[in-house]
This record gives sequence, C-alpha cells and structure tokens, in this order.
Amino acid sequence: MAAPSMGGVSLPRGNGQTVRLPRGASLTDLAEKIGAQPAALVTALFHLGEMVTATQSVNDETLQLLGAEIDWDIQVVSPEDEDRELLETFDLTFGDEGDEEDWEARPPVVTVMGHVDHGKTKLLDAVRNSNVVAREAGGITQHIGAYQIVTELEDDERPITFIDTPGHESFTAMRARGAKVTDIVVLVVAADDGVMPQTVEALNHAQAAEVPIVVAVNKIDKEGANPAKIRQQLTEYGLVAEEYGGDTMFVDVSATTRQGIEELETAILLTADASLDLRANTQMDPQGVVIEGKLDKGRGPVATVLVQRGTLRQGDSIVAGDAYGRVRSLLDEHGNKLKEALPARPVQVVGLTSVPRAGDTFLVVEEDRVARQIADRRQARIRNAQNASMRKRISLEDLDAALKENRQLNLIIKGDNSGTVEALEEALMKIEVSDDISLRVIHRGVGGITKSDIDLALADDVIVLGFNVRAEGQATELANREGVDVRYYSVIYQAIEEIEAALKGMLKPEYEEVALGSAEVREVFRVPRIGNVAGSIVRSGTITRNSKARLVRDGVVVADNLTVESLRRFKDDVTEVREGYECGIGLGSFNDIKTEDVIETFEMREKPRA
Ligand SMILES: Nc1nc2c(ncn2[C@@H]2O[C@H](COP(=O)(O)OP(=O)(O)OP(=O)(O)O)[C@@H](O)[C@H]2O)c(=O)[nH]1
Repeated sequence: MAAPSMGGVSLPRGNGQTVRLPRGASLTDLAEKIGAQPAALVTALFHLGEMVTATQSVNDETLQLLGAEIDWDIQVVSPEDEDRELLETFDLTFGDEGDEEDWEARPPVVTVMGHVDHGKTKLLDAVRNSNVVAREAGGITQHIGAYQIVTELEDDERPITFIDTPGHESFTAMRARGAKVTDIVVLVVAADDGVMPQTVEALNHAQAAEVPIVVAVNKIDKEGANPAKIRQQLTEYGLVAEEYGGDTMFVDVSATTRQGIEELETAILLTADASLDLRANTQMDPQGVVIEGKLDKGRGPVATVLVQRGTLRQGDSIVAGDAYGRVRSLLDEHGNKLKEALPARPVQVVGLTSVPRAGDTFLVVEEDRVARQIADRRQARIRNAQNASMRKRISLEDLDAALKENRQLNLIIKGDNSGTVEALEEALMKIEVSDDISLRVIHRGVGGITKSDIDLALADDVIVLGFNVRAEGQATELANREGVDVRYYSVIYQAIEEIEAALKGMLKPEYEEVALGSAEVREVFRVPRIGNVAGSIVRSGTITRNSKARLVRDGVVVADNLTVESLRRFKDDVTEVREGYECGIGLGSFNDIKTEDVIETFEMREKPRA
C-alpha cells in the first residue's frame, strides 16, 4: 500500500507487522525501526492528542495507540521481559514455584538495618555467637554476606538466616535490581540515642518494600537508655508497639550483655509465623539470588548465593547473572564443605568463570553449554545497554511518561535540618494541579544525599530534592550514571515553584474544538494520482487548507481525523475559501466521499488553564 499521510506527513504503514521496542523507548527509536521520520511520528501523535518530543521516552500505552494508528503492532519489551524470553528459549523460567506438594517450610531471611553506631554489627555478632551451631563449628566464622543460625529457644529450635552485610545499602541495591531476598527487617535503634535520620531511612526502605519490621531497641544496658521513648518516637512513623495496641514487635536488647537476644529471635519467628507463608519448593531445579561476589586470590570468583528454590548441589551447572560455571564446591559460613543447600540457605559457590553482582539471580540448568549461552547473551545485552545512551530515568523535563503510568510523582527530600525538611514537605504536599496527579514523599531526612537515597530513587523512579545539602561523591556518581534527577534548593518557594511548574507542564494540555467551516459535497471527481476530490460549496465559515476535518453523511460522522490536504478554486490552489463559494477539497488518502456529504473543518485550540 502506498504511504498514506497523516496530518500532511507521510508515514510507512506496517500492515499489522510487529515491531519490538524496549520499554521507555522514544519516537526516534521507533522511527529508526520502522524507517520513518521522527518528526512525522511526533506529528501523528499530536493528531492523536498527545504531545511528546522526538527524544522523550514514551509510555507503553501511547506507543500502542500510535502503533494502532499507523498499523504497526508495537510490542514493548522490558529488560525483565527480555531476560524471561531468553530463559524461555531454553525452556527455563525464574521464580516459578512449582508444585505446591513439593513445598516445605523454610527459615525466614532477616536483614538488620539501623542508624550508624546503633549496634548492627554487634547485634549480628551477638546473635551468631549465642547459638550452638556456631560454637560447635569452632573455627572463626567468616564473613560471606549471610549466615544461618539455629535458635536454642525452649520450645523452638529453628533456623533463621541473617543477611550480614548490614545496612540498607545492600537491601536497596538488591531491591533496585528486582531481587526480593529479605522476609523480615530488624530495625536497630539505640535506646540511648533515639530515632535518627538513618533509622527513618531504613524503615522507609523496609516499608516501601512491604517487608515486616521487628524493632530491636539496643543498648538497654547503657545509662540513659530510654526504650519507652523509642516506642513513642516510632509511632510517628507508623510503627506502633504491640503493648500500645499496634502490631509491631519491639524487643529490648543489649548486644553487649546479650540480654534479650532470645526474645529477639522469638519475635522474628513469631512475625514469620504470623504474617508470612515461608515455604519453598525443594524439588525443582535450584534458583536463587546472589548476595555477594568477590574474586578470591586462591579460589577465583566466589559468590555467596541464597538458595530460594530447589536444592543446590556440588556439580550443578549454574548461571548467575552473566557468570556461569559448574559448582566445584559449596561452603557454609564456617568454611565447611556442604553437599547440598536447601532454600533460605546461604552458601558460597566456587567454580564460576567470573564474579556475579549482588542481586543477580542464579539458576541451575541441565548442561554447561546452556549456562554459557545464557551468560553470553546477558553479557551482550549489558554491553548494548551500556553503548546505548544513558539509561532513561525520569527527570523533571520528561516526567510525563512516568506520570501517565502511575499518576504519581515520588520525591525524596533531604535537608540541613528537620524543620526545613518538614516545612518543605508540608508546602509541597499543598500543591494541587490536578485530581489525577499526586505527589508522594517516599523518604525524607536530615543530612546530605547519600548513595542509599539514590538507590531508593532508582528502585522507585523518584526525584531527589536537596535543601541546603549536597550529594556525597559516591551518590553523585551513581546519580549521574543512572540518570537520577537530583535538584538543589536553598529557598523553599523556589522548590515549590519548580515542582508545581513541572507538574503543570506535565499535565496533558486540554484542547477544545473550534469549528471553522462546513462544506456540502456536490460532486465527486476522480483525479489521477490524487484520488477523490470533493467538488463542494462552502455553507458556513471558511474552509482552510491543512485544517482538521471530518466527514458527515446523513448526520453521522463517517470519518474523523482527516485533513484538508488540497484546496482548489477552479484550477488554482488556494489557502482558504469562504462561505457561498465553490471549491475542490482533497482529503488526502481518504476517498470515501459521496455527494451530499458534509465536510466540517475545525481546529483544536489549547484551553488556557486556570
Ligand atoms: N553498651 C553497649 N554498647 C553497644 C551495644 N551494641 C553496640 N554497642 C557499641 O556501639 C558501637 C557501635 O556498634 P556497631 O555494632 O559497630 O554499630 P553499627 O550499627 O554496626 O555501626 P556501623 O556498622 O558503623 O553502621 C560499638 O562501640 C559497640 O561496642 C550495646 O548493646 N550496649
């Protein structure tokens, strides 16, 4: 079929062909794939009522709308989809839970988070050393990123797995990569210090990931410890202690004297039993997540993985992220060799060809060859992604794509003191631009913008506002690399103005139709190479070349979205014809014109906003 035109610009029609685009692609990306001019696509979309620039990332719905218009079947593929498809070509799936019959209870996986110096490391040590397995193993426990203990509670001897890269960095880094590892977060708060910025940050991370929290009120051995104050402070953040009628367990502990450690373990198990169904399939091919990876001088690449499904064994062919290999040995946190590892068991895997990253998934496949092929394809994709332009994260300038999807603008506010942060948040929350767009502050805190803030921003697509504070070196680096929008302010109203303007700018402009003229078709002429031309008389207003038009037959709209592509009086091309005069109107490739049809022309005018 010949290239039809839309709004005066030619576009190659796809005749239903499929074109695949990565999520967040721009019209330029699409244009490249279908051999069109980016500008033509911008125009086409404009005629459909959407205003985007050629390089702006476009949401799925809009791409599909445009696809339908130009007869291309546009399939939007996310990186996760791409990976899923890659695995499918080998008949593999990640995250499949298999047959419920094969599910068995598994230990909870716990991450400890809290403000610096509140005792995370010491508490993890206290937990590790207060159980028999560790003591019997004798040797020094090694840090491998995670370990498992067996509680020695009176009526409950059960394993618990702790991720011991303390802090939310690993937690959010994994979450940003889509890995869900942690079942329960233990939030450590020093009783002599109280709720601090990183306490709040940590609980925001946990709440955003919808992971239940157990609060460990630490250092109760210290003078000036005030556990009641911690409970009271945390109610402000939605963590209400059970004894106050809430549903969060608070346990008073001392990592130094080990007081309360058993109670903490009990609280973890109770929380697991009460709110989580911790079962996993032990029978299927093993899968899980990489907790830590490093290059060991003697042993080569070593990865600590957490088995999530199946039973990992020595000799398994494994692919972890873009690393692959055969499991040469499995080691626990005491350096003991294991024959196998069940779900929720962290183990060191030796035998990979390269070092995978924390948060990478791993899976066991039938043959080494398959593992290598998957790893190779992933490597190629990572290279391509790096070569492509910087990852498209949202920024104030092109937020609308993201907004159209979730209609919510997420913010992180960091400031130099709690008063200004609160004031800024309060003022921002008062901004109202439209009912269907909301602002949400997902994290606020005092202090510079940290790497962890950027991690959180990455996980949720967020704009980070710094009020009288700056980003730390590492944070800046990460923000630049990942394209996170970080904005600095020192005057509150400036921040408000900018966010408000951005939100307004992102609103779809509202248009209203303004009638320009109408013409009655008297005769239809067939013109070679042009198609049907309507010999008409203008009945009202003016018919203008290039204006939008619709065709009405017997009072029914037969075609909308047309354009007056040619306009003639006798033999001359003209730009407009007024009421009472005759003219020839060409509607581009639209040929279904009959005598007595009425051609109405109109334009869309942007409605001024209140
Ligand atoms: N008295 C007392 N001191 C404690 C307790 N827990 C931790 N400490 C001390 O508090 C300090 C900080 O403890 P860490 O375990 O290093 O704290 P952290 O939260 O891991 O700190 P970072 O890893 O730096 O974030 C150390 O000097 C500990 O000895 C406790 O229960 N009682």
